[in-house]
Amino acid sequence: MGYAARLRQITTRRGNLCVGIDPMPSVLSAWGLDATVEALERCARGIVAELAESVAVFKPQSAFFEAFGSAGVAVLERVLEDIRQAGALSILDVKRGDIGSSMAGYATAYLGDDSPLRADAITLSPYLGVGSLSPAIEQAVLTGRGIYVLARTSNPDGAAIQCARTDHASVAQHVVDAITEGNPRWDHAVGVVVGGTHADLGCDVSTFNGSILVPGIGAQGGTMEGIRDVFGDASSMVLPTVSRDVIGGGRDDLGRRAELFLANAQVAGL
Ligand SMILES: O=C(O)c1cc(=O)[nH]c(=O)n1[C@@H]1O[C@H](COP(=O)(O)O)[C@@H](O)[C@H]1O
Repeated sequence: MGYAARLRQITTRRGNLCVGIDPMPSVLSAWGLDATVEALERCARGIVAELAESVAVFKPQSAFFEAFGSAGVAVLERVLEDIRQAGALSILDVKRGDIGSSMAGYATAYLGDDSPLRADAITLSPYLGVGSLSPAIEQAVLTGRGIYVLARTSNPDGAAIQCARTDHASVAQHVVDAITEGNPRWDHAVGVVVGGTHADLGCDVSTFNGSILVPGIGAQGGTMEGIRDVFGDASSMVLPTVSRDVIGGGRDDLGRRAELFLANAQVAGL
């Protein structure tokens, strides 16, 4: 089964929410933990254990695991395995981008059936050209996995590049259009990342034909209702993702916070 169908199946069953696993020092501290690799493991695997049956998608942020070197990456491998065991989907947030031959290496690392770091989807950056992402896209389609390509990121700094205009459209629009055009060949396995923090997206996603990962909810100021207002008809393609506002209150408050965001997403019609 392809990524688009797998995503639809699990979100239909568990609700439309991705919980980000960003075990940064402030989050570890809220969990009463020090910034050690043992604490990283308790927090990251604790998030999955606590939400294993209620959350459809988890998005581990690779940076916070890499910060501990090989021991942290080994924790990430175990977190990805926990997510598989929970029957949920994983989006590994690595935001990679490189020339084709190196991208093929990343594709093997994150999207290969036998790789210890395999995830159900990964995030990629298109600034070496959308075409440079082909090895990863092909590997994803082949193995029933997915890709999310940055189009309009949630942070204010993104606008200078992503909203810059080329011949007739913004850079973000070029990314959205290139993927819209390719998706029928790619089993609709390629999504885009569009932040939920903007009143004006700077690109039109109304005819986009894949999943739209929307970060920036909660800690960065975005809301579920705001997504519906800004994304309009494309809201049905949105997968909202929240990290700090779900995981940043310690283990005891995890379930309540996740439920709240799940309910808000439902009320907003996402
Ligand atoms: O690709 C992402 O997930 C992403 C794209 C983007 O435009 N903005 C953004 O915040 N993210 C990631 O989403 C997470 C947001 O975390 P919170 O702000 O705590 O919900 C972080 O891991 C970011 O790296």
